[in-house]
Amino acid sequence: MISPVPSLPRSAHRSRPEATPYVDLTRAEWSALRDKTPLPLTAEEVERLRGLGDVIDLDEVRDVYLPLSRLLNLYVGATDGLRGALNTFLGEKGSQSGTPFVIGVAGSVAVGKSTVARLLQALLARWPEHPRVELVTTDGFLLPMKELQARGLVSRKGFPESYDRRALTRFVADIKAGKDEVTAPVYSHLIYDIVPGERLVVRRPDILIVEGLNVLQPALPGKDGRTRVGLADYFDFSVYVDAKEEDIQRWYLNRFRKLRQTAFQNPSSYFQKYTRVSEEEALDYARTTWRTINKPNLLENVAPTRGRATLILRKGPDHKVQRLSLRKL
Ligand SMILES: Nc1ncnc2c1ncn2[C@@H]1O[C@H](COP(=O)(O)OP(=O)(O)O)[C@@H](O)[C@H]1O
Ligand SMILES: CC(C)(COP(=O)(O)O)[C@@H](O)C(=O)NCCC(=O)O
Repeated sequence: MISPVPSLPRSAHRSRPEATPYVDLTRAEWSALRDKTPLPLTAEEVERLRGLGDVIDLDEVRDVYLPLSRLLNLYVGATDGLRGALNTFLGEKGSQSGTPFVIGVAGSVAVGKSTVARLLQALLARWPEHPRVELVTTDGFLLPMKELQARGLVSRKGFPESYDRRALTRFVADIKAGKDEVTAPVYSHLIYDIVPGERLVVRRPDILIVEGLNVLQPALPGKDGRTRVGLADYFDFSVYVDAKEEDIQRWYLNRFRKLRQTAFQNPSSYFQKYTRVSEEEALDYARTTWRTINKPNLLENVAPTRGRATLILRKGPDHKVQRLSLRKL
């Protein structure tokens, strides 16, 4: 006699949770991993980090960014191992040495990308395996103002089409290929434009951090419709800095308010005019810029790339990272 099929336990009938390539961690879960992090910060280093000029809470450094620097240090070691295996396989045929580890840092205007990138640069350079850490921001590849004007893109600054994306990708590809010296144009927030004749020089770093709004954008298809290699294809790791739009807008306005009392006072500043009107009028301009440029860019172009990052840092209203999602698949 055939025995009846036993009914499945109730839990097995429940639909499976949607598969996600990420493991989600609370701040407490993540910071507990710092016990596995060698190289605690010395008093001297704490002082040096303060000297970066950013308002960084040191608990934040210990709880969030120190474990991240350890994770990245592990990734760099593992990637070197893979490189060795590939070189053994290829032999004379195209083996490659001096390939830096490339980290992309993405997120909205004013979410704190530059602060995260500068912090990572300082923390990663402490490891004896990779002391030379270079940081480049993608603003150097914005089209010069004259060109933006000619193409009708002045009010699209920061949108993907406002960059020379080909030159940016070539720049990172050249560094990754181990070229001795690679140069990039330089953008100045002071003059709100590319600085004529100035170049940033990058010489064979161990790690390259590439920070910018659109670094996780997929490559544009070529004219023949074929897929091209894009910037993010050169990344070994990427971080997306995330926060609620209302918080980011507040940080943007606060930064504008602070700059109005400092950098905008410089007679060469593009924004000097906003020091001569009332704070409310100046903030009206900043609110309009947020509403018409930075917010639409965040929603249309930046946020959709979040799911391509290796790590998503989710900040609360006080800039403190509350949750993290790390790719495991
Ligand atoms: N961890 C932090 N703690 C406090 N303030 C921060 C932190 N990170 C960024 N900020 C502030 O938020 C604003 C935006 O940060 P910034 O790094 O300039 O952003 P982005 O490079 O994304 O435009 C700045 O005024 C900065 O001082
Ligand atoms: C220079 C930026 C486009 C950021 O560029 P990124 O470093 O991300 O390539 C941005 O800071 C900016 O100036 N946006 C234009 C609108 C505004 O003035 O806020």
